[in-house]
Amino acid sequence: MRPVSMGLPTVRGHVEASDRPDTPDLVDRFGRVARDLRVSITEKCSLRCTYCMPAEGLPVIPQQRLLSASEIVRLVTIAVRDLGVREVRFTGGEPLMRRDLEDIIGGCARAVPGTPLSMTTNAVGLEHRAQGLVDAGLSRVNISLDTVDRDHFAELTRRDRLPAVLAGIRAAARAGLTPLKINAVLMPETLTGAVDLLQWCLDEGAHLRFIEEMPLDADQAWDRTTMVDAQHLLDVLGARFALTEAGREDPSAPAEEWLVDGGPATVGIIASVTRNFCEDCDRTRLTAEGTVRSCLFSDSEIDLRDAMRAGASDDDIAALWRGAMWTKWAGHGIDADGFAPPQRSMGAIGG
Ligand SMILES: Nc1nc2c(ncn2[C@@H]2O[C@H](COP(=O)(O)OP(=O)(O)OP(=O)(O)O)[C@@H](O)[C@H]2O)c(=O)[nH]1
Ligand SMILES: C[S@@+](CC[C@H](N)C(=O)[O-])C[C@H]1O[C@@H](n2cnc3c(N)ncnc32)[C@H](O)[C@@H]1O
Ligand code: SF4
Ligand code: SF4
Repeated sequence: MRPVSMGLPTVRGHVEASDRPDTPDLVDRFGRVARDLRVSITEKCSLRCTYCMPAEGLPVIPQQRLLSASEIVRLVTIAVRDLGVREVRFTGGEPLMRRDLEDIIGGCARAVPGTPLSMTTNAVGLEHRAQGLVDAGLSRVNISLDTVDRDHFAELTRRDRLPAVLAGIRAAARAGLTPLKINAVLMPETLTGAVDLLQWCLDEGAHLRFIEEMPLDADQAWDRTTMVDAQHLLDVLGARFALTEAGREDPSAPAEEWLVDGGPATVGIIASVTRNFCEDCDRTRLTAEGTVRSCLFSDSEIDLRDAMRAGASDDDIAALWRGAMWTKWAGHGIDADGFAPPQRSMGAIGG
């Protein structure tokens, strides 16, 4: 098993900062512009999905090393006002584990009015917070759900919390957090329940996307040779539903859509490994400790938290962020010779 490191990864290689064009936006060397900010706000989680977390959870980040609500609001403000970011996603770990989530959302909604604020969540506890989060300014949620079979759910997440998740999904729909997207990670075990899960989502009016598993699990059990790919899923779903290719919502959207039984409902497939979308990537990330991470797979991070705490101005922070994104890699390189998974697992990066 790979040791779980929460420390700051090292910088690999050298990139000339002087080659960067003089633009306020978050451009990189491959002509991409990051407009979609994903902010991890905690490493804690109520579940222990086998494809993400170790059974014992991630090492706890001491409170003083986590970004505070006001620091998050400040960084989101800089991203939107000065760096061209157009939408903000809160993630983790599990964002609902933060008691001040409503303050974070509310603060951002006031600071950057009109910017869509969404959350990726496992929905445990959402039943009681969905309306409050909408009132604070949350626009949308994506919810992780790999199976609607309770025993299988308990096995996959190492927690018997399926009823809480389903209650959370329904509360989100009632609170108007739509379109409601459901994320399911593809594994040999989830293929068995894929038809039932899709039928459940169709019945509930939720939009299901299946995701190819990436080598970002803390246990480092991911294996390219046994990974379930998009084509395998299409074969399984195709035996029960008529699927017609419908393309992507926009070029940088990770999911390719398929009409189910002629539509209008669709099912999405995020083929992060076999049909990756790195060429059109528009993402920039902040970890819960306030480092900029330009790519899920790049261990090179730039620390904004300590800069802020040392008195850096908004302009200084913006310059550090631009520099971090300029060094972004072309893509994840999973299929390249010598590929090594990053030091942080998905829950520690912010998926
Ligand atoms: N390769 C890659 N995969 C990502 C990235 N961000 C998210 N994913 C994968 O895509 C899945 C869905 O991510 P979500 O957080 O629901 O967000 P999204 O699908 O990008 O967002 P919307 O469709 O705009 O709601 C995650 O579970 C990850 O497996 C990324 O930057 N790179
Ligand atoms: C890390 S979680 C954080 C947010 C929240 N706890 C949740 O589960 O939605 C974000 C997303 O990452 C996905 N994810 C986690 N590990 C993954 C892996 N190894 N490969 C692909 N997606 C993964 C999850 O399915 C989820 O949709
Ligand atoms: S995928 Fe989300 S819910 Fe599952 S362990 Fe990772 S952070 Fe927690
Ligand atoms: S792997 Fe990196 S470059 Fe590819 S889509 Fe994800 S964040 Fe973007």
